[in-house]
Amino acid sequence: MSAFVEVDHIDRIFPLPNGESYIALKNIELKINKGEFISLIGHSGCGKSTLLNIIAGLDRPTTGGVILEGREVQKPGPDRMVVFQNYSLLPWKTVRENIALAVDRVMRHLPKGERKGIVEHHIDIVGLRHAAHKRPAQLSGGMKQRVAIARALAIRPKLLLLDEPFGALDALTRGSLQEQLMKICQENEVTCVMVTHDVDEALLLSDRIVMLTNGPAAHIGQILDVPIPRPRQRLDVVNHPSYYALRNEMLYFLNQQKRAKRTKAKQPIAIGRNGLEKVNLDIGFIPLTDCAPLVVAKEKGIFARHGLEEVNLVRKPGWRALASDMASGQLDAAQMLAGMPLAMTLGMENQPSVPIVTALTLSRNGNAITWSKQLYDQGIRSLEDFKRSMLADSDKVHTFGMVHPTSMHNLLLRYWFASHGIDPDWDINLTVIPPPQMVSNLKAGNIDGYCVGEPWNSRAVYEGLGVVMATDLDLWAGHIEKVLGVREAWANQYPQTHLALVTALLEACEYCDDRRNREEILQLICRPEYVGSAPEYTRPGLLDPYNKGTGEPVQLLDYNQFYVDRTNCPDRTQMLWVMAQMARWGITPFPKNWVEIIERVCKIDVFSEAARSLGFLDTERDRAPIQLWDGEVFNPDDPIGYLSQVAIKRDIQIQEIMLANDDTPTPSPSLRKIA
Ligand SMILES: Nc1ncnc2c1ncn2[C@@H]1O[C@H](COP(=O)(O)OP(=O)(O)OP(=O)(O)O)[C@@H](O)[C@H]1O
Repeated sequence: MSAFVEVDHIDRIFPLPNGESYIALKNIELKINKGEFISLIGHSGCGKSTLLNIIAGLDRPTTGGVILEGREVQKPGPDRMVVFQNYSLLPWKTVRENIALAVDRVMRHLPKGERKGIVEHHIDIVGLRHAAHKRPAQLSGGMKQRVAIARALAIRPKLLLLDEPFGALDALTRGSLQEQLMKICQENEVTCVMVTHDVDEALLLSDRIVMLTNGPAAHIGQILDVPIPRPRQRLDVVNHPSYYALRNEMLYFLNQQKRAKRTKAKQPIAIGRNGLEKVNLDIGFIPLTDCAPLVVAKEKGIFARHGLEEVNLVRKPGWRALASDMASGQLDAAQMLAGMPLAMTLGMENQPSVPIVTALTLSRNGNAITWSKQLYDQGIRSLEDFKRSMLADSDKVHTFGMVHPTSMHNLLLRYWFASHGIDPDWDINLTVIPPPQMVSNLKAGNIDGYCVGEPWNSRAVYEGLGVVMATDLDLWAGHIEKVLGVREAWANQYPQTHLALVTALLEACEYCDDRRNREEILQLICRPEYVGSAPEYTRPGLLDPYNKGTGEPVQLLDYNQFYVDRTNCPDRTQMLWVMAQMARWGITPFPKNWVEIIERVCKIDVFSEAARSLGFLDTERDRAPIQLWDGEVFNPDDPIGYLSQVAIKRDIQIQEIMLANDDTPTPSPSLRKIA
């Protein structure tokens, strides 16, 4: 069933007098059902009224659109009525005349008597019969707002839009009008969207509460369902078992946003060559096929074209070494594993917290799970086979390699085993091995298999040492894989350099996904200073059909994905999934203030600016529940609910995590807890 109202990926960018622009709203998507009451809540200036005005047709989005019953909203219309805080009544007309004016204008096709009946009916609905002959100056604030509501309802809009309708009223009048509005909406099945600052008002009236993050680039941070049955009485609402939990959740969200606001203070910045603060950068990478965008940006002169004249690509032997150089400031930036910016920010494995930000997803997919040829030859060709043999010989310990606790390899491998009832900590042994050493460890018999990026699966197949049991396309096509990471303090110190870096790499990502360039890219990454691999086993997946070693090679066009299908915008929903999985396995605590942490780590505004400067699409992927091949649903509005119900897991720490505002490493949350 299609939604009654669909807010479809809206951005609103305001041009500023100084020639710059202000991104007020970024990628707002929301579906509203018929008869639903939605509240929009968020701090002052976050963009609530802007969004309401766009739905009303009073303002136009810069990109995206609003669809009401299958038709795009392009201008104001009588099917959408707005009630403002300041009533907007004509001062020289009476209550009756103010309402009649709207009815006569919109319903002029109806006979006069019928129109009069509608006016009188709505005067009664809002209880103003005794004041029908009075002018606005003779009315109280509450009475004026009732006229505005009656006038809006009288023309029978499909959608009632309310912008802080009771903001100017005293508490008593406010309470009584809220109840009247609730009754009217219910009896007339009106669909409503209301902007409010009042958490109790939102809880009393709404079916869902949409909480917006602070601007710039405000977006939907979380949506709360209000499961309180209707018809509602104020007292029933307050006494409902979910009331205080929901109220706390809203206050908590607003407090997180208040803190986020404080961390956005600007620092004085010295501009150097090419309009950038810094032009010489050391960027860390790991020898993997998906380091291609960095190699391309360097070798094709893209970094230099964006003013970054001296970029040194520093090949690191493994992810631990790369993380350590990022923490110490030896590297300016790095290709990072998807979970690394979050884990370093939260402080993993009792390490101090080092806030890292990411403004670019460099790649999606590109991993596989490889099994040793011995296991395969023993007839173990699926996880079910593996489980059976494990149960039959409980003394045998199986060891599998992965590249780092924060990697998708670790998280997907764990998820894969756990989905078949195999505990990845108790039933098998998982060990960290740098990607280029996987094949030699498999050959030496130290491990039974591994999950890694390319070309290290294809090499095992090529050398007859292993077979691919599953690629990540079999598990979760389109997952985030590598991201660009820089220290938050670095991004604050060198904002123009950061932007240039993101822009250059985004351009390189697009180059990498043009398949005409893939042969050239293959030659580049195979060079000894980069991946240092043989083209024969680096080709599959990147250029040639992919060979699992178990049958005919297959063409996997989206295996190494660098640009297409909205690859590059930091993906907050998937980041949240990663954060939940890391907490599930005890790698990091789960922050109660997850919206704040994700917001701080994912720099959507920098990405947007980079994408727009290249004329590229700058939209984030949809904020929707995540479902892997096993069908289990991860709801981004309730990660804690997910963690409480998931079966195989470690002790999960859920705690509020306060990050420092400067670059001083702070003790990891677990250390702070002990102290
Ligand atoms: N025409 C405009 N030109 C430039 N900036 C604008 C314009 N209109 C709104 N803004 C900016 O967009 C942001 C969102 O404004 P909006 O009025 O939607 O916020 P709000 O959440 O409704 O605030 P409040 O709760 O205080 O009413 C603000 O930072 C505002 O300054």
